[in-house]
Amino acid sequence: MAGSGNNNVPGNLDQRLAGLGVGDSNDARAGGKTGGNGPKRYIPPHLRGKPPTEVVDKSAVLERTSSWNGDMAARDRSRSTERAAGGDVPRAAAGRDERGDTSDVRRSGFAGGRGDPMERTTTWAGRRDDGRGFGGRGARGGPLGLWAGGKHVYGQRNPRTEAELFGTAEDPERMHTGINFEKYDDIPVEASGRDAPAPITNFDEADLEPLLLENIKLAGYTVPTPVQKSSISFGRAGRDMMACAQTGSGKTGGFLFPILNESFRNGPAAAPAGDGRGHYRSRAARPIALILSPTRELASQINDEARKFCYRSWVRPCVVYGGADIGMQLREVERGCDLLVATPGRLVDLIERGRVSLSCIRYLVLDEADRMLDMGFEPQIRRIVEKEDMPGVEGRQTLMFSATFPRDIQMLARDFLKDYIFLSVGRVGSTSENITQKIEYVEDEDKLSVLLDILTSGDPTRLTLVFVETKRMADRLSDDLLYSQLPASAIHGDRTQRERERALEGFRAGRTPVLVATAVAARGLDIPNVSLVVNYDLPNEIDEYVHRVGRTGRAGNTGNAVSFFNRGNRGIARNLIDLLKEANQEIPDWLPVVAREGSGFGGGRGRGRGGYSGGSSRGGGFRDQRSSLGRGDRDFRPSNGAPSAAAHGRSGGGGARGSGSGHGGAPSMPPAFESDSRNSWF
Ligand SMILES: Nc1ncnc2c1ncn2[C@@H]1O[C@H](COP(=O)(O)OP(=O)(O)OP(=O)(O)O)[C@@H](O)[C@H]1O
Repeated sequence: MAGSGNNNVPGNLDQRLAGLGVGDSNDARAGGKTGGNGPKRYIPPHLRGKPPTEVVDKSAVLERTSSWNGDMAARDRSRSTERAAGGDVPRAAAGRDERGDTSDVRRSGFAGGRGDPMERTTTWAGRRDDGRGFGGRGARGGPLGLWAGGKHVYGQRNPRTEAELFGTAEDPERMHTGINFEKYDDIPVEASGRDAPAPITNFDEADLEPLLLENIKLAGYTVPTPVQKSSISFGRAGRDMMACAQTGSGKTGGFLFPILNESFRNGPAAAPAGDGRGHYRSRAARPIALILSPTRELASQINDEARKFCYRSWVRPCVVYGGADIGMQLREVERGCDLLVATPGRLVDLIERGRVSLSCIRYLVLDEADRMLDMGFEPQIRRIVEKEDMPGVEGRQTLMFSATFPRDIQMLARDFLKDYIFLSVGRVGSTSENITQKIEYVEDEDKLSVLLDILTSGDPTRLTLVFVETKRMADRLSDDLLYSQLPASAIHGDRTQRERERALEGFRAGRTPVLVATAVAARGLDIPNVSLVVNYDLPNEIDEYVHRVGRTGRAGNTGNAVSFFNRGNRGIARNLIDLLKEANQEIPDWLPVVAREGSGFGGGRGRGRGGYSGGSSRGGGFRDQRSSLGRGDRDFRPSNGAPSAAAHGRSGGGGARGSGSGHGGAPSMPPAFESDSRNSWF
């Protein structure tokens, strides 16, 4: 508590809070429980001096906030239903609600139906057997091209569809590259594997299919990112790839470009004669490319990207994921599906219904493979890849993307990839230097007040993503922020798809510039202009941290991340120090002290799955790769048989820029006495 002698709160934090003019409050913190006059509510700076009702009148606030995007009001209603039902609403009830209104899903493109409405109403007249070849008119990529007579016939350009797919230069929801985009070229790239082909240098001279090049330009891409440079050339050489690259550095294009380049060049695959399923599969869609993704939002986002680059081509992208109306997804798939983006569970469902056959798959992508395993998808993934009708490893090209490469991912790679190239852009699992990362010592009971200070100290319209550990906390915190008149919404796994979608939409559009999220939003989500990520609760896993902060500082833009740390987070301290050092970030003096405490308590390097044990002691002969890429303790490639490494980019690295005393800091310095001369947060 402020001034109450809590030794764990840095003194300067007290000063900061005291300097904020709390007014009549003796206790500057939210829910202050001490102080001579009893509990006092923390009053954020923007509400100080206003009548107290402004702060506490929940209904008034809710009414106001409902006009931000209806999100809170909707949630409040659903909570009353929950309460009336005596607690937890059965999932089926939530599902009914979600399935009951499909118009929203369609409108926002979550089911892939974002195309020109005129085209959406066009009757689909059968595309495979109409004598016109493959392709035709359709909604998902705008006007579709054809594959006819062994040739790729492009669809007509359509300005309306282009504006919808690619946005306009002024569109705030369009990602623009940032000042540091060119610095991606300074990141060391390593490709290990037999005869790894040289990367391309730019889009224009890469002999890309003309339509793909046109679409890349419409998307506003002028220079390929390192992962794209390599993957395009690997794709052309027909090589399998396992890739790790920093957040926001263009991995989606990294798998879409090689797949589409080859597909545009070679046309569709003929269905294998008598694929053994006979009539049962006669209605099945037979995509040539399958992209597996862990979450609905990520699948949907990949589909949106695919729609851009498939524009006017014969390739029809399609997306399926759980939690949404399966009937509509079935209809979409039936209308044609050449590139399928799917979450594993829903795909298994469609396969079981005989509506998707994998017999024509030529390209398989596993995006965020480590996350899919964390989420328990391995049985479904193995079934999809090994036990259905997908061509074996020799008959397809497989690309895997993963933040880490521990044993279980290696097993998948061993089984799913052939003679593959391991591509790493920067050290495996590192964060981008485009993100300024700060670690603040904040006790749990002080978190809300510090968050309010942060949110009210900067531009109120900036997009801020706040990560918490639990779904309940996400709801509670977004409510707290709403009470303080900060437009906030929440996204987590217990919210219906429609609510999740709404929350994301409101956030993207800036109507609710604060989004409180659980890990569900940590991976892959690409939202332009997120300028601040707050780890209200730090995760236990360092990889999760990397993905969370990676929601800002994307495509060469700069971003900020602040993490609230206290002794409950000791387990992540060492990995955090390594990470901060490597990304040239400041390391608070107290962090190494706490990290040492952590190791005393058996905390330290807990990595959950796989764990790190420093190399050979793991029996499997995993090596702690320390190369030009810097520290490699999250790169678990086998030491035996590891192919020779070929540097693909400039080597570099550099030490920590921060003042951090690092591991050698004064051991007696307790966290409570962190020195900090900063006047403002960001
Ligand atoms: N060559 C490029 N030129 C300009 N912008 C690009 C380029 N490649 C990707 N982008 C943009 O950069 C942003 C990040 O790309 P993407 O989402 O593919 O990153 P990622 O590496 O998959 O990130 P994450 O690890 O978080 O999933 C996107 O908005 C994308 O449109």
